[in-house]
Parts: sequence; C-alpha cells; structure tokens
Amino acid sequence: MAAGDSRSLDLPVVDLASPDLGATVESVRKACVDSGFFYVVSHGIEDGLLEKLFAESRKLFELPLEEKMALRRNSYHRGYTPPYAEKLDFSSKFEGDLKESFYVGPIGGDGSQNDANQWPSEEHFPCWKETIKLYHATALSIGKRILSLIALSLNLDAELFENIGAFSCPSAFLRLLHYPGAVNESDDGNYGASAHSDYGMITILATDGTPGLQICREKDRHPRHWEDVHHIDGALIVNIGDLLERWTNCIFRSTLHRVVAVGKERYSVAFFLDPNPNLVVQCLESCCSDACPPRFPPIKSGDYLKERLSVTYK
Ligand SMILES: O=C(O)CCC(=O)C(=O)O
Ligand SMILES: [Fe+2]
Repeated sequence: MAAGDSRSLDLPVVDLASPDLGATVESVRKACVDSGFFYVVSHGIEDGLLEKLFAESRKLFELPLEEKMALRRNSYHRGYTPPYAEKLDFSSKFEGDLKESFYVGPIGGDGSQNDANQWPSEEHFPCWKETIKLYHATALSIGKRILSLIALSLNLDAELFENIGAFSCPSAFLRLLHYPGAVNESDDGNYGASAHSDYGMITILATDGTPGLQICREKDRHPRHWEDVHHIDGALIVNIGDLLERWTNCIFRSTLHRVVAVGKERYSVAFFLDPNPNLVVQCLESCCSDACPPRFPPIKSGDYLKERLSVTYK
C-alpha cells in the first residue's frame, strides 16, 4: 500500500520544554499505552546538526557498493548492511527489505567498552565522525530525558533508569537508513522496511520528511490496518520497543511499523536506546500486582537483544 492511502494519525506531541510537567507526563503515558508512538518537540538539538547529519549520511550511501561493503557490519553489529540484508517480516515473499543502513554503536565510553565502530576514511569524510559523535551524544541525552518522563508516567522515580544502572555504558546504537526511490519490477510490492516492532527500550527517529512510515496499532487484527505517521517539521518520532513492553508487563505498547516504498528516495536516522547489556530486566514494581502478576521471567537485556538480532541476521 502506498503512503497516503491510509488515514493519517494524530499522535501526541510531547514538548520537552513545557513547564507543565504533570501534563507532559500524562501525555507520555497516554501515548505509550495507546499506540507506543509519539512526537517530541523542543528537544534542544543544536541548529544545523540534523542537516549536517543527513548530508553526511547521504554522502556515505552515495559511495559505490564495494566501498560500502568494505565497511560491512562486523560481529559487534557496527557498519554497513546492504539492501536485502535484513528480513524483518518472515512472512514476506521477498528476499529482504529494500533499505541499506549503517550502524554506529556506543562511541568511546569508559575504556571498558571496545570501540568496534567502523568509520569511512577521514580523508574523504573529514566531518563524518565528529558529526555522528555529536548526534549520538545528543540523541542519548534526549533519550535519557524521555526515559525519565516514562518513569514518572509509570509512577516511578524520575531517576529510576539511571539509578538501576541502565545508562551506565548503555547499548546506544545509531542507524543511518537509506531507502531507494525507483525499484525494479521484481521488487514491486516489496517494502523499504517490512513490518516489525523494535527490540529494545525506546527508538528516537529523525527523517528527511519523505513519507513512508506507517504503524499498525492492532497487530492481532486481520486484515491489518496501517496508518501513516506524518512528518512534523522539527519533531522527532519516539517509539517504545519490545524490551520496554516486557518491562512494563505489556502496559506500554511496542507497535508494529513498516516503511512503504513511495517512489522517492528517503533518508532517516534511528537511535536505539537500550540499557547496559548486564542489566536484568524484570517487571517494574508499578506494573504488576497480585491480580496482575509478571508475565515474563527476568532476563539480561543483552541476552534478550542478542537473541532478537540473531533471528533478524541469520
Ligand atoms: O525509517 C524509518 O522511518 C523507520 C526505521 C525503523 O523502523 C527501524 O530502523 O527500526
Ligand atoms: Fe523500527
């Protein structure tokens, strides 16, 4: 289905600079319970940074395939993935999704973390690393602010995730994405990114404004009903992942989404913020009771995510 065929959604817009904390927390809770998706504005990203980020991303994807393949995703899940490398929806008849992507994991860190990132040559990409590093750090700090609102929205301490160690060496991955414009006839009906939910805690998405992103709020209803997530200038899109859904005993929703081909090239940058891999994720205290016991056993965040990724990239 092409974007635009479905009804457009009115997702909540969360203003990170709002002086009314109570209303902000309430709107975060409603969004996380209803659709697992919302917009964030007044995020404080410095002027021009998103433009620079998209320019560097475009420059990387414009390289010839063999140069990109020299930076192919390594065993630490950093680097380039070509078109068709990822199959998110196993019911799809196509070999894989149309998108190509580039992953950048935690940068530097406290020395205990092996910096396994791959970088294009400094000679041809003099501003690449600096721009990516700045956006990675900025997205991480926005993510922490959003998770503090999420904690409040669950009637928990604003610093909960910080206090339990989720943010000490968090598994924070940036993913640059490029969706092709024209596609071959054999890819007629294929998706930029086929239907999936994200695996981790939260995802923060910036796009170049090209449509294509859709969500399905009722994953068990068939036929599926897909709704367009329209672009709002200056806003980021935030969504809940499966790990947070599990953590909240399914009070918050990790919603199915996909990117349809719209016949126009599209760039986006997703930031996946997941906890320290050693953190044990067990039902949050405000999300269970005698009447509503935990649905899932505790699991180490890293084990959960490794298992999910191994299925996607066999
Ligand atoms: O590019 C987009 O709009 C969505 C990307 C996405 O869903 C993902 O990378 O998980
Ligand atoms: Fe996603």
